[in-house]
Amino acid sequence: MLLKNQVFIVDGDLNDAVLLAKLFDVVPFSHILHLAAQAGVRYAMQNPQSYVSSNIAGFINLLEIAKSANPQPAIVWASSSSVYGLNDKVPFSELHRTDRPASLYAATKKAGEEIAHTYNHIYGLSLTGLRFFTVYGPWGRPDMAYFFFTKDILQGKSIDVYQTQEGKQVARDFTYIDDVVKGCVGALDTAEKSTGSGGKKKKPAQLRVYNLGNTSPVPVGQLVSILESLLGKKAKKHVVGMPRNGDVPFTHANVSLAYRDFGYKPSTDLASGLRKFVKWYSGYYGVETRVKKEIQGAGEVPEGGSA
Ligand SMILES: NC(=O)c1ccc[n+]([C@@H]2O[C@H](COP(=O)([O-])OP(=O)(O)OC[C@H]3O[C@@H](n4cnc5c(N)ncnc54)[C@H](O)[C@@H]3O)[C@@H](O)[C@H]2O)c1
Ligand SMILES: O=C(O)[C@H]1O[C@H](OP(=O)(O)OP(=O)(O)OC[C@H]2O[C@@H](n3ccc(=O)[nH]c3=O)[C@H](O)[C@@H]2O)[C@H](O)[C@@H](O)[C@@H]1O
Repeated sequence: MLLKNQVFIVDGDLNDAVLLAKLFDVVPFSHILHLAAQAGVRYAMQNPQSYVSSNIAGFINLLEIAKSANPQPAIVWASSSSVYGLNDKVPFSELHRTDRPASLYAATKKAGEEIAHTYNHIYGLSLTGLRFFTVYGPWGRPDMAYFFFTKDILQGKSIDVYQTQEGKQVARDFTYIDDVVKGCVGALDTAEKSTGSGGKKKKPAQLRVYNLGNTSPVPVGQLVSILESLLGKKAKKHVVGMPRNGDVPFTHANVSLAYRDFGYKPSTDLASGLRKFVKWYSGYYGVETRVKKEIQGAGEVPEGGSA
């Protein structure tokens, strides 16, 4: 039995239908926040099958179990800004085209949105897809640029900063983790109940898609300048043409739908968010940075403990 404030952790694969069924037997889930996926745009060229397995087969496995559950849970899940692909209208709105993915990762997330439509339509599952825009912060993903740029700058290694074939800077609507978490909670709080029971739809159910971005794109070159200042070290920067690797030249979110429906309002600019990241990074990896010196000077302790 779980006591108040306790968390029950089960480590397993989404494709393990037996394990998922056991979990649903034990817990009558009212809501599910589904974040598990094979993430990363560029790795999809190296290991395409892992995207199909986690983002398509694994998602269907979860939906299959959820649709037959009684009660059916409401599901909020992570889609991606990458579904906008070659869309060049800015800022990206949920009404814009998403049928031209630039990477297999994007194609699997777009497939997830279509699959969500099917389960909503046939079985009455309440489904909300959240299109996150380049999320960063403490405890982030080491394969993301802001993270490995930090490591490489500190180690004196060179970094590649992409520009478009036309020589324009590549930009991202970098979004701080705490803002995204608030968006996830808002989506969960406003998720309506599923309407089916035992695999049968009783009436139409809620189906939503929202952008969760920062609404303020920043060129990657500027991200590097901010990191240089926070780390107190110059980057060995090579500006190179963006390889044909699934990347898109820019992202920029319009978040008015998420604001209207659950008050989503990102409040962390890139410099403040990266400062928190560098503070965590310094503590976690035990490395010297300008931020660490500043906070030690002010009598604060770096977050994160040691690695
Ligand atoms: N970080 C971003 O910028 C970003 C942007 C857009 C969308 N997303 C999406 O947000 C979600 C979380 O991303 P993240 O950056 O925290 O990635 P992450 O890699 O840190 O977290 C994903 C987790 O899913 C787990 N996982 C993968 N396949 C699984 C499977 N078959 N069964 C069980 N677990 C599995 C991984 O082990 C990992 O712990 C993902 O769905 C990702 O596609 C992330
Ligand atoms: O928003 C999203 O949907 C996606 O955001 C990120 O993808 P991406 O924006 O490509 O994030 P990074 O890989 O961290 O790249 C950030 C920027 O740095 C650039 N970059 C990357 C690598 C590099 O060596 N040099 C470089 O300039 C990229 O072109 C991009 O503009 C996540 O990695 C994906 O999982 C997520 O789905």
